Amino acid sequence: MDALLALDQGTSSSRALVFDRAGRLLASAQRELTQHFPQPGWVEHDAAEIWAGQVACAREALAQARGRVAAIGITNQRETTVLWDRSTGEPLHKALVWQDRRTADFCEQLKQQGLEPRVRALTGLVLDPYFSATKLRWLLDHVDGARERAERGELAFGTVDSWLLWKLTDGKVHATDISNASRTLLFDIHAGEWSDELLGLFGIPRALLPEVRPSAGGFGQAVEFGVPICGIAGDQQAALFGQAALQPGQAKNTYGTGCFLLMHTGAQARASAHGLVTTRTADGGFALEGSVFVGGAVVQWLRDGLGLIRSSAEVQALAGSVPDSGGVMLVPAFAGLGAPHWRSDARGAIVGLTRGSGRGHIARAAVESIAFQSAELLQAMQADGAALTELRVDGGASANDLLMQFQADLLGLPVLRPQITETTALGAALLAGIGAGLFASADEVGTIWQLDRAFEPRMSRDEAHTRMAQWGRAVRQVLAE
Ligand SMILES: Nc1ncnc2c1ncn2[C@@H]1O[C@H](COP(=O)(O)OP(=O)(O)O)[C@@H](O)[C@H]1O
Ligand SMILES: O=P(O)(O)OC[C@H](O)CO
Repeated sequence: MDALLALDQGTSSSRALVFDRAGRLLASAQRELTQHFPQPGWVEHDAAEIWAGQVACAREALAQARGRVAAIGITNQRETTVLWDRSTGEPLHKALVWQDRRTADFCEQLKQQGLEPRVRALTGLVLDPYFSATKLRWLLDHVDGARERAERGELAFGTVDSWLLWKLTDGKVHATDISNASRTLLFDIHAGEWSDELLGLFGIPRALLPEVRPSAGGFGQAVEFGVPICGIAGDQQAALFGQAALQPGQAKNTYGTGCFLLMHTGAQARASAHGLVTTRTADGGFALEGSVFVGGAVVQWLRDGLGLIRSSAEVQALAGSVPDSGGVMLVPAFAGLGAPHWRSDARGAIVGLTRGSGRGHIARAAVESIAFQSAELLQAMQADGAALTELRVDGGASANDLLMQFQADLLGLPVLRPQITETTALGAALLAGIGAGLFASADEVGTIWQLDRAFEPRMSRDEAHTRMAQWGRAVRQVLAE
């Protein structure tokens, strides 16, 4: 059987999924990943735990599938920065997660020096701690001896895809793909190569860097499984691919830990004048992207921080226990605000509380905050001239019907949820299928996409504008702090 194994290493968990070539799910396994918060605004993962959890999932899913797997595709939380020793394969420090804000001051200094326009022109990104370059610099500056060892070629840098690839190939392959490279702030997205100018600007020795390859193609052999790795993409670009959003103007939003709205812009890079970034897609094209740092994670906070619910799925019933949020607005700027505001200093707030506000209102405000933030991204895309007619959705929180309906209401657009909401993993599996030569071209992906449910807008546009204006006021309060 020509099955495909996707390794989906996300922020909250690691997953392994086996699909057949028609995109049907045959087996899956999952492990939660420990989140480390050593200081306010700092977020770390243990790279050894990432590897151990991911390989355990792969073994479990392969045992369930009991079939022959033709190829492996890797997809991953992007930007998260791992530094390891090439001879021992040991990480030198915990991985600095994309949500980590410790390099905010350094980014600010670079902005003060007027460097942002040049960085933006080369990378399509903004100077924000979100991206890898300043995290890698922090590691080189704070781990004893790291910079000297890096210059001697003893260390390797990678985003999580490179780290997993290195481990899977027993240290034989140090590579990444173009979609992950384009999230580092070190990659010239137009030339399609690492930029010496940016390496100089951030003080990063070239000897640390992985080789950049196309997203579908050969990445070496996974030694333990005896299977070739034939696809790699950052999780949001993999989701865009798995949603078969391959034509200019097609867009998807993924509701995971964060929310990531990407619109394909074809073979042309388009720059945003409204706070979005430009990034490379898995099919070698370009996309406009808006990234929200806290999406589904606000529901995790209701669960773990407030103890309002016992599982994420329970939020729908609690939020649905009230007709609306009763004027309560929750701005989950727990890790600053990403697009379109880019304010790493912002912190969260709940506003509009009255004596009548209860658990239901707070839960509803939390769920609505996910849709409000996503709607701001879509507004930014529209302001940049995009004419969207529908939005494809996926990710853990897209299971929430109340959220999806509210999203359609705010946007005034149909929200289309596919039958497979594990679109990220599906995208990685399909890329591996293309890389392994099982599919002739990316066009075959379009035939696999199947609709589960379309959420049509029900709210009047007046009401939607009023709600967006209320949200805008709450955000301004947070930004004014
Ligand atoms: N029914 C739900 N309603 C809202 N949020 C949910 C629901 N189910 C899961 N989530 C949230 O979705 C996120 C998990 O989605 P997932 O796609 O697995 O994330 P990731 O890829 O970032 O690890 C968690 O933050 C969780 O709180
Ligand atoms: O792990 P996710 O699904 O929240 O995705 C993380 C993003 O890739 C960060 O840019």
